[in-house]
Parts: sequence; C-alpha cells; structure tokens
Amino acid sequence: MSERIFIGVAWPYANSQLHLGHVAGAYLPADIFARYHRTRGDEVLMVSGSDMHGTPITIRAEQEGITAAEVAERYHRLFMASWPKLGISWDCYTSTATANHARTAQQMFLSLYEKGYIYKDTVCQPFCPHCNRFLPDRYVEGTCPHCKYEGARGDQCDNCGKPLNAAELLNFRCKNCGNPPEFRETEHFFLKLSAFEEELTHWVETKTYWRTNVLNFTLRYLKEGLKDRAITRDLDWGVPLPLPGYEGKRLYVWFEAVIGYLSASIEWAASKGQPDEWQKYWGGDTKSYYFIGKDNIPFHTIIWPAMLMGRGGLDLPYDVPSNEYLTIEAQKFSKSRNKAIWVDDVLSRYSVDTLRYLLSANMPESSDMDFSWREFVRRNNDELVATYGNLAQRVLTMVCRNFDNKVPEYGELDERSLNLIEKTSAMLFETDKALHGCNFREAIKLAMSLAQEANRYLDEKAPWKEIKVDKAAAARSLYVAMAALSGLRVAFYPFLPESSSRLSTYLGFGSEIEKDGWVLKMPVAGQEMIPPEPLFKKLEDSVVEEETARMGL
Ligand SMILES: Nc1ncnc2c1ncn2[C@@H]1O[C@H](COP(=O)(O)OP(=O)(O)OP(=O)(O)O)[C@@H](O)[C@H]1O
Ligand SMILES: [Zn+2]
Repeated sequence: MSERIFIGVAWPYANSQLHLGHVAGAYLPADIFARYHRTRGDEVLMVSGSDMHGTPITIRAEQEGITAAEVAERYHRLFMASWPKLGISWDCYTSTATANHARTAQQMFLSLYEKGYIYKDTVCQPFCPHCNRFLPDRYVEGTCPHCKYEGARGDQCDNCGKPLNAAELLNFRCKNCGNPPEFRETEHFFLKLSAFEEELTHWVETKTYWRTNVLNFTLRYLKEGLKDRAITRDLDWGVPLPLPGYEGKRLYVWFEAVIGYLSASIEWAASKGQPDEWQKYWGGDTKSYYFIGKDNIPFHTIIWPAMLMGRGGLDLPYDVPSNEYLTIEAQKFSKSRNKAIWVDDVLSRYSVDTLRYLLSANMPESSDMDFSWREFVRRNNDELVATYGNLAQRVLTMVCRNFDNKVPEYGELDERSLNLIEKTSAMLFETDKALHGCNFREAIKLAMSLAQEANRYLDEKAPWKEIKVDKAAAARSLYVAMAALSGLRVAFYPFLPESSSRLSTYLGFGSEIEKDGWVLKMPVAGQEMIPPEPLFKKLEDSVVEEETARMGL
C-alpha cells in the first residue's frame, strides 16, 4: 500500500560551508529515505532551508565586519550550489529569510499566544557592560553544569547535548571580550513548555519504534521536568514579534527555525500553484520523519511537538531518526571550530557516489563514527570497484561484445541461475524492510552482499569459457547476471543515484529508476544496449596520505 511521507531535514546555519558531518548526520539519510520512498511509489515531500538568523551568523558577521544578511546570503548560495553536487533531491529547499517564513512563524507565535501558551515575563539576561549590550545565548560561554564540559554555550552544551540557559553556565564569560557579563532585567516572551509535560510524556511513550538513543534521551529529558523557555531575544536580526511595542526584540531561532518545516511546505505548495496542497502532508495519514544530528534531538522530540500540540490541527513527528556524530579523531566536526572536511572540496576530487557510499556504509546511526581516509579508499577500491563495479563491467562488456549490443536470449534457466534470481528478489525484500525502518547501513550491506553473491555465480559459470563451447549457456549466465544487476541498480539507487542511473541505462532500462518501483525488473531479451563505462574509479593508496596531510591533522 502506498504511503504519504513528509521528510523534514535540519536547517543548517548559514554561517559556514557544509562539511561531511552535516551530510552523514542529516542530509544523506534524508535523501536516501526520500529516494527509497519515491521508488516504492509513495508520495514524498522533503523540505529544508538555510537558517539565516541566529547568533552563529551574527557572530561571523562581526568577525568579518560585514552584515549578518551578507553572511547568510553567501552561505545560503553555497549550500544551494552544493545540493545538486551531493545529489540531495529536495522538493523544496528555501531559507528563513522569506516573507512567507516570517508570516508563518508570526502566525504560530500568535496562535500560541492567544491560547495562553506564550506569556510575557521579566527576566534577568546577561548584559556585557564592556560591550554595552545584552548577550544572546551563543555570546555567552562557560562550563556546562551537567557534564562540566568547558566549552559549553549559553544555548546548549555540545558535549552532553542538553539545552541550557546562559545563567546556568558556570564561569560564564562574554564570547566577544571574555569579561563576565552582569544580569539585567528585560522583558521576554516564554513558551509554556511545562503545560505539555504530561501530554508529551504520553505521546513519547507510544514511540517504542524510535531509535534507542533518541527515545532514551527524550524520556530522560522529560523526567527531569520541562521548564518554560524564553522564545524572544534582544537582537535586531531575525523575525520581528507580531506585537506592537517590541521593536528591539526578535523571535529566538530555536523557536523560529523549526517552524521552517511548515513554512517550506507552504512555499512548496504555492510554487506548484496548489496553495492548499501542503495540508496533505500535515494531517491525516501522512507519516512525518525528521532527519537531524543528535544535538537537535530535544528541539524535534520535545519543543517542536509541544508547539504543534499547542497550535493544534497539525501532525506531530512520526519518527525522528537522529544520527550520532561523524567525528574526526573522535572529535565532532565543527564549522564553528573550523575542524572539518568540506563537502565542496571533497567533491572537487572524488565522485559523489564514492562519498555517499562511504558515508552510508559508515553512517553514525547508533554511535559516533570516525571518518577515515583509509576507509574511504578501501571501501571504494574493494567494494565499489572490485565487487560491484567490476561485476557490472565484466557482464555488460561481454554481452555487448558477444551479443551484438543486445540483451541476450536466455532459454531455460537451471537451478543455480534460478537461485541467484531468487536471492536478488529476497535482497530487494530485505532492503525494503531495512530502509523502511531507517536502517541504512544494514540496507547497503545487504545490497553489497548480493553483488558478492553475483560475482560467485559468475565465477562458477565462467561465461568467458562457456562462450567458446556453448554460446547458449553463456547467454543464459550473462542474462542472469544482468538480472542480478537490475536488482542492484534499484537497491543501490537511494544511496548511489548517479552510478545506479547509469547502470540502469546500460541494462537497457531508462535512467529513471524511481518510475520502475522497488521490484526486480527482468532485462528484456533483444533490447538494444550501449557499451558501458566503468561505474567507479579505483583510487591510489597515496590518497590516504595526501588527504591526511591536507587536513593538517
Ligand atoms: N559532525 C556531525 N555529525 C553528525 N551530524 C552533524 C554533525 N555536525 C552537524 N550535524 C548536524 O547537521 C545539521 C546542521 O547543522 P547546523 O548547521 O545546525 O550546525 P552544526 O554544524 O551542528 O554547528 P557547528 O558545526 O558549528 O558545531 C544538524 O542537524 C546537526 O546536528
Ligand atoms: Zn563583552
């Protein structure tokens, strides 16, 4: 039965380029999931956009002596250029700088305000007398009161993942000048999270299928009790409050950016000329998935659901398959700390499918995973080139050479051949199950095992020998190997769209695998073929040293 799937993906701060951590943590799993569901014939809406507001951007602007808008626009443009190179197939990728987003965020604010879920209060906010201004959370740094990590920020601790208030930090200081801030009174609006504690707990308790880390983190968080949180800031960059008299304040990004999932859906519908179409994805029988890295868990399993509960009438997340971190030498990739491998740089030297393969096979699904160039080269050479690519190349060139560039007639199939075809069908069934449950590493492993199995079949049959004595036997072996390749092009498609589409055309199908369905389509005997180019290129071992040196590690 076909499903309707909404896929929301974390909104990247437009304060720096994309690094491999972003790809492995959020964008690649989301894209794999979207391509898989489209191939199954499901309706998919995958959205995200650049987070143009927030202090990571104003901090960068101050460092560079330019405006926040210039910083955000620069990185938004870079992101837009990176997505097609990475093969991320958005239905809508926008930004929080649109009028539609501001309107949607303000409507959400007003709806919660009118229902009493947002209230005004006077608070003490850090104020730096040296810099003469209120300090937004990210402008305050100090020691995390929970885990004692020293580099915690006023909004969140990167080490234990807990959201924080600046005042909770130990030894706090102004990020700009290093002096300790004072606390001064200012008025802010608060989201009444405490009102949702019980309803959220009941809701989360039904999510037994969530990843253990996501479920445990959320339950622990709820057990500690929910505190109301300020959702406005003394800033001049961001979405203005929809109430008169608060011109110096803006909506706080963690409240505002998550509303982007909704505003992007509205923008997508409007751009299609069907302005109500977004509602399909926010109610009824849609399942909504949110792909994020683990530092975003509380925003997607607690705060955003609470906002949706308060507003009413919109679907809550079905699943939040958050990933752990991709690390380098056991440290989190961080654009703020400039410790990263940049997407555009990697893609200027290596093929996108090599990158997607490595990050899929080593995806930090249930624990942090260290990125390694050695693993990058090994997986490319041993798995993509020697196992999968070589299988395709051997079979397709032999067919083209010996059977006049046509899919061969195969006659009756022997037991060994039927067995490989059954295994191919079974692999598609198993990968379907794995992908449906967001088990990406398992799915790609199942596909690669079938490629190994098909190689064994080919070695046993040895069509290069058969061709000399029994051309019909060779035709049959090659045809059956082509059938296995047909299954592989489908199973690998969500992970490796570029090479899979190419393989699809070499096999005599069209390049649009999504139209074929998650099924084993048998090649059509007599169909014209074009001689293949290799699917993947071998990498020299020296790549490991070159790239490690380039990182300066
Ligand atoms: N190393 C990483 N591993 C996995 N996911 C990551 C990693 N770094 C970022 N992400 C995820 O990518 C998404 C976008 O990241 P975002 O731009 O919000 O900031 P960030 O990269 O976490 O910040 P910074 O790099 O400055 O610490 C988020 O969901 C985040 O969790
Ligand atoms: Zn200061």
